[in-house]
This record gives sequence, structure tokens and C-alpha cells, in this order.
Amino acid sequence: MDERDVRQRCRDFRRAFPDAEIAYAGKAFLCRAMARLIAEEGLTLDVCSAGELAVARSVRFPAERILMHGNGKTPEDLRAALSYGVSRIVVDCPSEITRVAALVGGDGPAQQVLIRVTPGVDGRTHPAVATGGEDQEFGFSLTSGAAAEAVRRVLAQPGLVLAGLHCHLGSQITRVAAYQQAARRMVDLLAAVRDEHGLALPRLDLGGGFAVPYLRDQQGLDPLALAVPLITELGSACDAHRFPMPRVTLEPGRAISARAGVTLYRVLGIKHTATGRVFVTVNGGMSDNPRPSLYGARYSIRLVGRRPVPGHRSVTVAGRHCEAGDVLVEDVQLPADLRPGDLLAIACTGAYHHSMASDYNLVPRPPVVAVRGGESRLLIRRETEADLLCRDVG
Ligand SMILES: Cc1ncc(COP(=O)(O)O)c(C=O)c1O
Ligand SMILES: N[C@@H](CCCC[NH3+])C(=O)O
Repeated sequence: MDERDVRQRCRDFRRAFPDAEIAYAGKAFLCRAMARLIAEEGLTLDVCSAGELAVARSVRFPAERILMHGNGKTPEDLRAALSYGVSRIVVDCPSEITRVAALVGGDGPAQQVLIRVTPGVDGRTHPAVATGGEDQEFGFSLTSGAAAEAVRRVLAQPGLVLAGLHCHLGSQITRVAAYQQAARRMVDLLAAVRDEHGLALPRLDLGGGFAVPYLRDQQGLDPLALAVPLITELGSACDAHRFPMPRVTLEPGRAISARAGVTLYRVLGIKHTATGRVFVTVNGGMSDNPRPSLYGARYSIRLVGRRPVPGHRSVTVAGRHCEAGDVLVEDVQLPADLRPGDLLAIACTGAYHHSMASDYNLVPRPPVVAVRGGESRLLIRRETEADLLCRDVG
């Protein structure tokens, strides 16, 4: 992980949206050093489990700068959030509203909540990461009236303070217009809440999902390109309803950490199939990067550490797991003299790689190393056989 890159991305967001709260989505990549960095850069942290919160707590991340998300928060998640005193809990289910209120009880300080709204906006992204439309499991529908009903339920709970509304369109969103449309619809709802309850909610959280290009021919969404059109749209929607401009929160995950990450693999073997394909097998795969098999994600890869002799050929880089689908990069040009022992580097692996890694086939998870100014430092050590066995108590 290139530490300077992560810090620069945090600053880019803060500069593009000087009046907004920028909340890093920890699900993209979180460890203690990352939580410290996010705190130092003045960002808020979005956690979605007691586990992510435990990392934040272990570095004393300020509770007033933590949001808790999740469409299925367990009682343990909620208890952890309340006992640490997180700033806001984003409620995502009718029963969660009463559950949080019951946990707060009559004596404790009231808990601030946001309501996660499904705005009915198509982010035009991969269906597995699209959360702005109706037919998926996140949020209270704006269209059906479920969101307005959730507002009534929260307002009826004395232990809860409704701080505002939230929506998240999904991930890898490239269109500014999708965020503008969501902003308009959310302001309509804020105005409807004011008209019904006489209450101008102060906060509007428009989620994350800002696209990152993994390959040269892919489109990203630069915070600077988004900022003016989005904030202008929001301002005119507020003006139209004579609604005071709410405090905006944005929750970038991938856009902060993806490009900082490079994964190194060691070539284990090279095989020619009867059909004429060349498979290069490496010492990792779907256990450190499930994204090709989940979303058909594509990556760039290159030989590092030595100068190849001229000449390339098309190969498929496969992982070491017992699945024919464990392919990291398909049909890519790599040096023809590639051999076992070589190192291959895959770019743009700083988000949703280590955080989605598994122990499949009991292959230990790789370490994470930070680099800065020519120095390297271990952030997460390599998993060992002892780690793999330590929970196995049978
Ligand atoms: C509620 C919420 N906020 C923010 C994010 C961050 O998304 P991304 O990493 O695509 O910016 C996610 C994940 O998609 C999310 O579920
Ligand atoms: N894991 C997904 C993104 C999901 C974001 C979380 N809501 C990816 O790698 O693209």
C-alpha cells in the first residue's frame, strides 16, 4: 500500500468538498494503521460491524467521527456501537429501529440515527454492487412510502434523534447525473419530512461508490468533477423547497484506497493445455482476490524484478485454488520467457482485496506492507499455520 497515495486521495476529497464530511468506508480496507491515517487526515470512519469498530477502538478513533452501517446489524454490533458512543447509526430495517431504541433504554443519552433510503436511482453498475434501485436488500424505499414510515417510527422513539437521511447508489458509479438525481430525490424527501413533522433534518449522507479505473480504458469518477455539479444541484433542489442546505456526508471507500495497492505474486508453474492455452499459476488467487470470479473484474499485470528478453505471448494467470474459475487475469500479454520464481504485480488492489480475503484451501492470507518515501513497513503480518489452527479446538 502506497501511504502517500492514500493520504493524497483523502486530501483530494476534502479539497473538492470543503463543507462536507468525508467518511472513509472501512470495508474497502481497514487495519490499525489505516484507521490512524484516516483519523490524522481528518476523515470520519464508516464501519459496518463490531469487528471494524474494534479496529477503530483499538487506535482510539474518535467516536464522534464514526458511523455504523449494515443491513443486518447483530445485537453485538449495536451494543458495541452504543458502548463506544458512535456518532450515528444508519438504520436499515424496521425492527432495527425498535432494537436500537430498546438498547438505548430510558436513561442513556439519545442515539443519533440516519435512515437509509432507497432512492430508486439506477447507478448503472454491476448488479452485485447496485444498491440504488428497488429490487435489492438495502434501505427503506422512497417510492413505496417505507422511508416516510421509518421517519415516523424513529421520531416516535424518545431514545433516538433523527439526524438525517442516507442513501448509497452502489459501487463503481461513473455518472455524475446519478448522484444529482439521488440528491434531488433525497431533498424532496427532506422537504416532505419537514412538511409532515415541522422538522428540517440537518444531515444528508449521499454514500460512496465513486468509480475507480482498474484499466487504462475504464472510466473513473474524480471528486473534483463531481463536486460542483453535485453541490449546485443540491443547492437548487433545496432552494426549490426553501429548505436549508443540509450538512453533506460522502462515503468513499475504493476511491481512497484502491489505487494505493499492488499485489505481488510468485509464479509457481507454467502449463500448455491441449487446446493451446498457456496457464501461469501463482501462489495466491481467489482467496486474496475474489473479484474476478464475483464480478468478472479485470486487472493489469506485469513482470517485476527482472528485465525480460524481448517477446511476449498471451497467457492466463490462474490462482492456486481448487476451482477452474480461479483465474486472476485472462488472456494477457506477458514476457515469453516467464518462468517459475518470477514475480508478477497486479495493480489497483488496495480496496476489497485484503478485506475480502479468505482462508480457502487453508492458504494463509498474505501480509500487507506500507511503502512511503522509499521505506517499507509491515502493517499486517502474513498468516501462519498456527493462526489457521488456533480456532480449531476439536
Ligand atoms: C453504505 C456504503 N457506503 C460506502 C460504501 C463504499 O463504496 P465504494 O467503496 O464503492 O466507494 C459502501 C460500499 O459499497 C456502502 O455500502
Ligand atoms: N466488494 C465490492 C464492492 C462492495 C462494496 C460494499 N457495499 C467490490 O469489490 O467491488
